Amino acid sequence: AAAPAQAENAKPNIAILATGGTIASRGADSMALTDYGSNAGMKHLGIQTMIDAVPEVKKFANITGEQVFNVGSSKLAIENWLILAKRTNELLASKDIDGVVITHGTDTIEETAYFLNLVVKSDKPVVLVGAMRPATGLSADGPLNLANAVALAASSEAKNKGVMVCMNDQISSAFGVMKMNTTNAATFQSPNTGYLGYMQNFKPFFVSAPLKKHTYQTEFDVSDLTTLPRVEVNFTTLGSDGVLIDAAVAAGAKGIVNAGVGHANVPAATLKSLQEAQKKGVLIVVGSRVDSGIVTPTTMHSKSGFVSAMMHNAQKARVLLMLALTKTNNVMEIQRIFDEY
Ligand SMILES: NC(=O)C[C@H](N)C(=O)O
Repeated sequence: AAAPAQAENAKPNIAILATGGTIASRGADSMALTDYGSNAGMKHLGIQTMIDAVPEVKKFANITGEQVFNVGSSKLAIENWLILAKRTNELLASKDIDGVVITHGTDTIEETAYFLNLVVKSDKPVVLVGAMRPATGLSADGPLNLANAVALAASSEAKNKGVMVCMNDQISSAFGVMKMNTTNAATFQSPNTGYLGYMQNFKPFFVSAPLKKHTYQTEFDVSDLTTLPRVEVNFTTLGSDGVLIDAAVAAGAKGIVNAGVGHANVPAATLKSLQEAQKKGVLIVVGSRVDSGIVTPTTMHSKSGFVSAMMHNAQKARVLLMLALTKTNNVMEIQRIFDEY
């Protein structure tokens, strides 16, 4: 009996933290591909059921499963992030854990991945995974995605790559990844960076590695926090004004990310509201509603004391600004943070 026991021990130990999402969802029948989960009044699957449905994961690792939450990712809140980050850090600090897989709804997976990418204090693999079709749907993508995510987290090559999203045989960085299609299984793309790599036969084939600071390299620490500073996003359109910016300031926002048009351009009325907010001490980050490209500082940005979003889309700029505001209110310091992360 000694030999098999040793072989078991030789496998890495991977903890799966389950938070809900389509990967844990059921529909009324196999053809329910958009009406499922809590929207259809169906209860989510628990983590043990998900693991039992994919016994292949045990080929790559010794698995433990924990149900942290069980909701669609549109229902998650900042408090959920803090709980998830603390638990992930606790697990990774243990010599008995080699990596963490987090099952998550895809709607906000890019935000959670980027948040964890900035606050996890370890070089061990952290892989987020979801599904675009419910577990009951024809060609459900959850089981293969879960097996690939565990195989990736169990791989020594996945170390020191920052937090990753692994779905549809593609490995994405938390920094680059964006949901680009409402329903398609190939929804995750990284228009600015491309993929980190690909999964084939349950092995990672990396083609690049992140150069932006991540995980143990960052200056952010949420271990003692119970909330984050409020940051709102304003979406700019032709002829829009600053009414939602004024409302955000009135609601107590400490920061505003403005998703401008093109290279962060805004209507005159929006600019006025942003400048007024800035005078009241609200930190303004100017980004774009466009999915790819860089917003670099312009004369208007610097004159107004705005921070340029650089390569961050509006939702990721919000994550970074919330964390930046836990450290400083200084515009130059926050611009440095937007350059480095
Ligand atoms: N595909 C998904 O996971 C979508 C789901 N509504 C979510 O929890 O984000």
